[in-house]
Amino acid sequence: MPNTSDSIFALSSGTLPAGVAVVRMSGPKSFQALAALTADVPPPRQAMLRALRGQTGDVIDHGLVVTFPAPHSFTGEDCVELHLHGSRAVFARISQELSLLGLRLAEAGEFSRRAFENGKIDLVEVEGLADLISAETEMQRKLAVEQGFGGQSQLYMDWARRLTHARALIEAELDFVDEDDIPGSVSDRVWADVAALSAEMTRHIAAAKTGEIIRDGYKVVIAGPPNAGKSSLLNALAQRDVAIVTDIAGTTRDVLHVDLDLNGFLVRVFDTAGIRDTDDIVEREGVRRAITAIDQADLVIQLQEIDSPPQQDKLQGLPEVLNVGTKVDICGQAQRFDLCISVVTGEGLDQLRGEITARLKQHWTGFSVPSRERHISHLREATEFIKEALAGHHLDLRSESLRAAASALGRITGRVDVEQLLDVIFSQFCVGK
Ligand SMILES: Nc1nc2c(ncn2[C@@H]2O[C@H](COP(=O)(O)OP(=O)(O)OP(=O)(O)O)[C@@H](O)[C@H]2O)c(=O)[nH]1
Ligand SMILES: [K+]
Ligand SMILES: [Mg+2]
Repeated sequence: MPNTSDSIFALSSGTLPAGVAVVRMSGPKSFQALAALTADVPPPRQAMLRALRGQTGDVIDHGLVVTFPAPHSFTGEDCVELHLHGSRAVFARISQELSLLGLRLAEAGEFSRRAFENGKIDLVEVEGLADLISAETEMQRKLAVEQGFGGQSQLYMDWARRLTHARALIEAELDFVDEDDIPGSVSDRVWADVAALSAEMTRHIAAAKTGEIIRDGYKVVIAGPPNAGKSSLLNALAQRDVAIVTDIAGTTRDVLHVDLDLNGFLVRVFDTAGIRDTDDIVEREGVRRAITAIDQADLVIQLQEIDSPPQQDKLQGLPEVLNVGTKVDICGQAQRFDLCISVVTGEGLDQLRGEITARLKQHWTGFSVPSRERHISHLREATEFIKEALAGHHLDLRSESLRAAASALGRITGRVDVEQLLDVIFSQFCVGK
């Protein structure tokens, strides 16, 4: 682990050259370094235009400087931002000067790590911010905002609090079992609430598919016999020449994919080899890969040339299949397909995009969903402990299971200290008064 008492700096904006480069500093030497560069430390959170000079007195650049005194900064430490002209030479020279002033280049994620360690953000927020920075679609951005600014953390904290509250009531019953003023029926109410919470958590875990679709994309596989027009469709959807198209059956062998943005959703479309029996070793490997891709799909677009004889439905039993007839420009419409398309005239393509979006939205449960495997595994752990608590016989063991469940939830944000919560809750109700 890097030394956290060091003062650090980094280029926080994108690749150089650029119009503006933002250099961020954090740590006890930040203000000193700013004073050395500009002979000034301006008031907090106000952008000031300053000349920045090196130790030899020459002007390196003119730029805006902003100070964020601890604890009111991203990391919770003294922070400074320098908004400089975005050239490699300016950044190289500023780096050199900052090193001379006793700062070092930050390691990957070090600013966020300090923010976490200083209690400015929790783990879910750290992950959400990373997702926000890498978001490419509108839905990825929205999910990241939900996670990155405390919405999701609040949900998990509330659940941990409810479990701990239940436990506090049960402990009270254990401690004051001889006293008359703790009625035994309190525990019925407590367990009913725990059961309701368990159902809520189970629904939440079941919505993980939404998170997966937003983050990793909705996986659509184009399948069908050779020459059905699979690669032509991939190219039409991508609006560029991604896959080789010829009139030779068995052209495609590798699985190719393109990423589309449909209504703000990431949709990953795969083109596959036409499925048929063949002696060609290369094509046979292509068919094997096609079958693997189909197995992993969220939606299979099963293509068939409209004029070809109806196929035995080999894709039965798959999660979702859309039957699409191709080459409607030369064949004409046919009833037996969900829809018919032509990549020559573009007929049916908008309808197909709409249908993909509609199928995707069937999985849609909103943005309050677990978005990472890490969260899901802690959530599962928590629900297992709750089940134990609900099924148990000895009150003290059941209470212990509730504690373990709340701790598992606490590990998602990395913040909830269950014992501390218990103190807070106990201080709120006055047993035996
Ligand atoms: N008229 C017409 N021809 C099409 C259409 N779609 C594809 N074709 C033609 O059909 C032939 C096969 O197209 P591909 O896209 O290579 O078919 P494929 O399903 O990828 O074939 P394999 O990779 O060999 O399995 C090519 O000659 C295409 O130009 C269409 O909508 N209309
Ligand atoms: K072909
Ligand atoms: Mg092909």
